[in-house]
Amino acid sequence: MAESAAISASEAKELTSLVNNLDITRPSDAEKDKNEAGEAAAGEQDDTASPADTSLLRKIIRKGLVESKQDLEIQRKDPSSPLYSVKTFDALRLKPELLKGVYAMGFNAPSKIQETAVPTLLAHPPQNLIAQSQSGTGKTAAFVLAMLSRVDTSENYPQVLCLSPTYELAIQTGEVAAKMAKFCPDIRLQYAVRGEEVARGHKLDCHIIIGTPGKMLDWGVKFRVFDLKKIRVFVLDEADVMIATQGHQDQCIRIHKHLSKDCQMMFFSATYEREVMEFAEYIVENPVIIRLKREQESLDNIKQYYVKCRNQEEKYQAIQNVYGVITVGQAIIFCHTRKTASWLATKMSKDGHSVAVLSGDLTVEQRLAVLDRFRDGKEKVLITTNVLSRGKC
Ligand SMILES: Nc1ncnc2c1ncn2[C@@H]1O[C@H](COP(=O)(O)OP(=O)(O)OP(=O)(O)O)[C@@H](O)[C@H]1O
Repeated sequence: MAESAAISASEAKELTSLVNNLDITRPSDAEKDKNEAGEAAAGEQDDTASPADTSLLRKIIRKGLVESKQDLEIQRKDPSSPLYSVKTFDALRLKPELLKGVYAMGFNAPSKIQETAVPTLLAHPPQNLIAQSQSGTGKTAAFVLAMLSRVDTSENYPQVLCLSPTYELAIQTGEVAAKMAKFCPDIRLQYAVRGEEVARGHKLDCHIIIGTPGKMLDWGVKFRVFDLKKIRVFVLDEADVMIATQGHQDQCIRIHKHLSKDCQMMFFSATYEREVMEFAEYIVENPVIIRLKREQESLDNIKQYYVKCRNQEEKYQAIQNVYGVITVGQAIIFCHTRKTASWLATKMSKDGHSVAVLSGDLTVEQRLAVLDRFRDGKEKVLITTNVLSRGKC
């Protein structure tokens, strides 16, 4: 590991692998089960983040694109309908201001999923799409580009609606849209999330609404501050997280019922379970389905070490040995419980390391602040429980 002041955008992908480097003890399954049972019996707190929190934290950590060597799997009902693919953003014939926004974000060429997803989303007549690929492969950028290019700024009413499972995820999407639309000042965006209020009887004059299902249902169906029948593009993002959040799926379906038949449907998910596909097929008629298989997340230039330890003290000794032998710029250390995380943080701080702890007892805002500080290099060691991962580490 090279010495570095901070984890840069291009190094973001290495974060996951760094974890493997310093995840020093990987006991056999039997030993692991025994340890876990022991810790649970001792009443320790096991951190499990909600799917929405996990998704948000992954977005924050992963500032760069996950490059994929996997082939796309494409399915469509009508094989005679044309399927487009592009290798450059120029080939999309975007409005010049929008293209300028894309390049200003540092996007030189479409990602693997964008090569097919974006031209499909921009096709005439509009084509419905279901796209599944892991976090960081460029889905958000793809649909935001499509949302922005479908807006007709000569009409002053909402034309594009994007549903996200939580406030934080909606804001993340809105921020991407605002950046990409930097040179399109006529496009107006409105959030439909907690804290945003519109007076009854008022009619929205923005072009794009990004929000959570409950608020969107209130605005579109209960208060009718915009006309769902005039929506031309409907985006359902993070469908797998949506399903996992109580009540959201029903709310999405209720909103969807009020849309016009010719509204273009865009459905995105990081995973591809049966429930997600059933939901997708209910919402999206006659879609093109694009899937990108999961990329192996370890890099060829990362070495992985395995140290067998009998107890916590030996694990600590192993960490000290790693620090003694190689120059560690920044490291993430995963612990099974909050108690171990806090114990380790105290020990390492006493040894002179600048340490931050990320665990489930922090609010989402606090966790984002911890991650931001770590990314800025203010702390060199991040000790975390499994709030960054759906599995145990
Ligand atoms: N064509 C591109 N070239 C370079 N960077 C890109 C490109 N498309 C997206 N990115 C960047 O890659 C990162 C991941 O992209 P994006 O958020 O669109 O992926 P995603 O699949 O929606 O993942 P997530 O669900 O975690 O948001 C972002 O930082 C984004 O700015």
